[in-house]
Amino acid sequence: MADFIGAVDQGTTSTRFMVFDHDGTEVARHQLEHEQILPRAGWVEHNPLEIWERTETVIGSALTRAGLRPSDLGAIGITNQRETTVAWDRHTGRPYANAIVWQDTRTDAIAAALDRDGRGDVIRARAGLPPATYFAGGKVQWLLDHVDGLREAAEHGDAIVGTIDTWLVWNLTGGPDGGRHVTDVTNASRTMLMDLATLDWDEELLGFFGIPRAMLPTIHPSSDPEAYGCYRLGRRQGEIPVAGVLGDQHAAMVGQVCFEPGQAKNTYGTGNFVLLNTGHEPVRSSHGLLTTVAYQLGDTRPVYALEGSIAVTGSAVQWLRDQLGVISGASEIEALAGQVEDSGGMYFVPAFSGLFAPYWRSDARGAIVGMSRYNTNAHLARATLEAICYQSRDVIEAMVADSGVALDLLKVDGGVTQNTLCMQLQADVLGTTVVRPRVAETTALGAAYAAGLATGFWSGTDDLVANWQEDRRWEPTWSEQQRADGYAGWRKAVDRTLGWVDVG
Ligand SMILES: Nc1ncnc2c1ncn2[C@@H]1O[C@H](COP(=O)(O)OP(=O)(O)O)[C@@H](O)[C@H]1O
Ligand SMILES: O=P(O)(O)OC[C@H](O)CO
Repeated sequence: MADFIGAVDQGTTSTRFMVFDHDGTEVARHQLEHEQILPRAGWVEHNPLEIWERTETVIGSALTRAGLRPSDLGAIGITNQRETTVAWDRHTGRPYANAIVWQDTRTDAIAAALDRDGRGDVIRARAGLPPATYFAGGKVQWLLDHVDGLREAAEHGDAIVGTIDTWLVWNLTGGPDGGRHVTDVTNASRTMLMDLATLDWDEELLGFFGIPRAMLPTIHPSSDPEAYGCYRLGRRQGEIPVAGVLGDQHAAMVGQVCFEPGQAKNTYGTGNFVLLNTGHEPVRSSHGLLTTVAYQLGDTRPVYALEGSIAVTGSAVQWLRDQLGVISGASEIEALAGQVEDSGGMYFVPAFSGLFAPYWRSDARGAIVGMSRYNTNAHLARATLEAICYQSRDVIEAMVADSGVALDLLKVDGGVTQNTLCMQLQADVLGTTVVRPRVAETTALGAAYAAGLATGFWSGTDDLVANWQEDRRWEPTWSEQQRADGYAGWRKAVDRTLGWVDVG
């Protein structure tokens, strides 16, 4: 048996390939950023061909750097930024347009219309999602409505569509030459098109968006030795089974071994995503959370989760770097924010894509409030880190309200968790212990786990639980009064951002 499992983590900011051994220890990695295309206010696009080219490059270079051959890998898993949507020609592999990224708000009128005539409630009940620009269904409709010839091509069976997992697996497994057109249950649960009970596309939901079923991929478990085919590397290098596919937040949940109902994780990347395992039955939220498939490992029953999705957290740090020039690298924010004791009364609500959970307000836009002449860049840096933590508190409060269970420990992962000041602020803002695992790349690890479970590299989830090790923890230091006052100010700041733009 091969000694290692690989994982592609295709994120919003970058694409990485990582290789893990049986203990879940990283043995190789390579990562490349891709362009964020911002053609108009509210639009965010990626070039699908760039993403595919970067994926092949990072796989090849990670293996070369570590002196590994493709045959050293027993399988690979794919994990991806979710909801981001690509339509392409099945005969040529040519995308019809840039991918519409999950943060893009161009479909606000489509989403608003769904709530005017009752379709929104059907989507809530069946797909577990509130109508929003975030999800893939509206993006497919937008492409069908705006790209010349796409609807006809879809009806003739020439045009196909998918989220980034689908795009990558199709290319990895041969592209126009027999590539598999597939997705997994977790990615499909982010479309507004899948019934959470049947785990299949729902004809009525497809009808709401005018989407021909034939252009959609087939849906499979997240861990499956057959469904996803093999990465074909060329005659002399052979092929590697693609045996696991799951959305990045679901993969992080698997990587954090949140296999028991009541266990939760918070991933801090471009956005933040808190997922709470709710077991084998989907739980409906009455506090603005999503119901989603957490994972389905092989033929076992799916496990569901409640999710609090936050659109802008790490990308607010990027905004300080790229648009304002306040820092020249993301990691510099920690030293800058550390120059001051607090944010000097300043709050920054980075509602650049409206507000996601628990508010779901596409009419919100970003605001910095509470400023006086006293404030400096250091206060802004601190307010940015606090915004990450307060937004996480918003969704965790909703989770506690929905489940009735208090969270006494929060497992964290993702790029921002390298920022120790931010993690201390998170413990203070929540009044909860925050714990980071030894392998911070839990997203890639979770995809590797899904692939390795399918191929027998790991024999079951107990193997994975045994691999999880704590790296560092942060305990709350603020008084209850400080915590309450800080959060009250945040809620006031959020109010100021609502109703800023007219929608639909
Ligand atoms: N030291 C840091 N402090 C704060 N934010 C950081 C730090 N390092 C990286 N980030 C942010 O983390 C994000 C990248 O994290 P990552 O988990 O790779 O995200 P993604 O999977 O969304 O591409 C970027 O938005 C970046 O601004
Ligand atoms: O690319 P990430 O890690 O920020 O994750 C993006 C999410 O999957 C969007 O739903």
